[in-house]
Amino acid sequence: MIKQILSQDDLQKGEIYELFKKNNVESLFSTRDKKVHKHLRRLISPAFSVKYLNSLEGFFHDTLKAMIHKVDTQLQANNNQPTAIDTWKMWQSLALDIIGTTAFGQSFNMIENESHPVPDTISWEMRHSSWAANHPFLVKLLTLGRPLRSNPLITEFMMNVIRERSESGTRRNDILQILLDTKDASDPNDRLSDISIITETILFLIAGSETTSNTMGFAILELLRNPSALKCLQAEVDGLELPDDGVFRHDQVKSLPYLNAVINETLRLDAIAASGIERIADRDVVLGGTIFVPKGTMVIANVYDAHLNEKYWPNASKFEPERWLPGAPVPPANDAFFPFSTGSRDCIGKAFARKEMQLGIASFIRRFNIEPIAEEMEDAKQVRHFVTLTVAKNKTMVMISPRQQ
Ligand code: HEM
Repeated sequence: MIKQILSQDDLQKGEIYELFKKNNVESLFSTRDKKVHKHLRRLISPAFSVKYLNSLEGFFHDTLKAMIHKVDTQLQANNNQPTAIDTWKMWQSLALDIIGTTAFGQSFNMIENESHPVPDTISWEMRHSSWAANHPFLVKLLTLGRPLRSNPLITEFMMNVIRERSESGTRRNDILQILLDTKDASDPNDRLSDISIITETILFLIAGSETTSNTMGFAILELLRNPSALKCLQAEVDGLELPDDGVFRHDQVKSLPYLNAVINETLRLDAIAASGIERIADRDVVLGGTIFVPKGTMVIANVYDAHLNEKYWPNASKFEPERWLPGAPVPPANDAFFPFSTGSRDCIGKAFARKEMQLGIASFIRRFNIEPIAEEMEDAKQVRHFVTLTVAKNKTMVMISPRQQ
């Protein structure tokens, strides 16, 4: 039925997406208009093609190197003894810096400084959106129905990046460049305005940072809860030659069976869209051949139920990466697996996210030992849905020590 809602019938996005509408312009993520969406998706897709992503790999490496260096420095300051480090925050900083350098034209240096006005402000706005989702009438009252605008600080930051790039005449191979290149399109309808470009990049940060960092955070938690899985993953990455700079190349890790099994199993058990994907019946439909849904009815695609349903996933609540390995007794139920949604509105950044997770998890696990801290593991059982699925305390301290090179 989820496939029918999201793909075959391709129902319209629900009203909740209005909360992500900024600056009164339509964006790829927030638009509910199918025609507008199709047009934007065509313009923006080239930035997320596998080929273009390969050309961005240097940005992923530089950021990952900075993260590994930061952890190394913290360990050295403690004579390389096991050291408690907040891995939740570590992945957040990594993901923000990768989005910064690929989509905003420059790194936010979150890994180094732990703070930057742009992601800090957007994070504040996301909290506001989450609160607003639960208090729609109050929001209408407070804003008097006016459109939500992004903070002038973000607009100014981005305007400066755009201005500097066009004044210097330089091209930078990144996602922002693809958006800027639309300005030279022969068809005036294909030219994105500055405010559209700014709005898209903000939405990339919202859609692409916590989703990816939380998944990596949950993967570490699952590995700590399942030491035999951690051993299998370590054995797999230990079989690879680690480049001198301490970060794997994507070609080395992209097809590792156990690494991908760990990522898929985390995406299944700790699905970021666990609260469901909201749609509205834009016409009368019959779901599953029996349920009549009149036009205008809100419909939620329940990803959580599909991912934890025993009908499709034996031992559904158990973390078992082995179910994803070739030759598993019961093959994975790909028809009941929707971490990135499906259909016309599926995640445009899924290859980007997989690349980041493959490089990040493999390089980190190769380089460092991880051990659980009992109290933190207990705390991590409390999860909540705040735009994305997250651990309630928004932190996870893990004991980290160096592994042999
Ligand atoms: C593990 C990481 C990620 C997960 C689990 C994830 C999940 C999803 C899901 C479930 C949707 C559909 C949302 C809906 O219909 O309400 C979506 C859409 C989207 N995602 Fe992701 N995402 C991830 C990473 C990323 C990244 C890295 C980016 C960009 C850099 C990104 C950008 C987007 C955009 C722009 C959309 C809207 C696409 C459209 O409507 O055409 N996501 N994502």
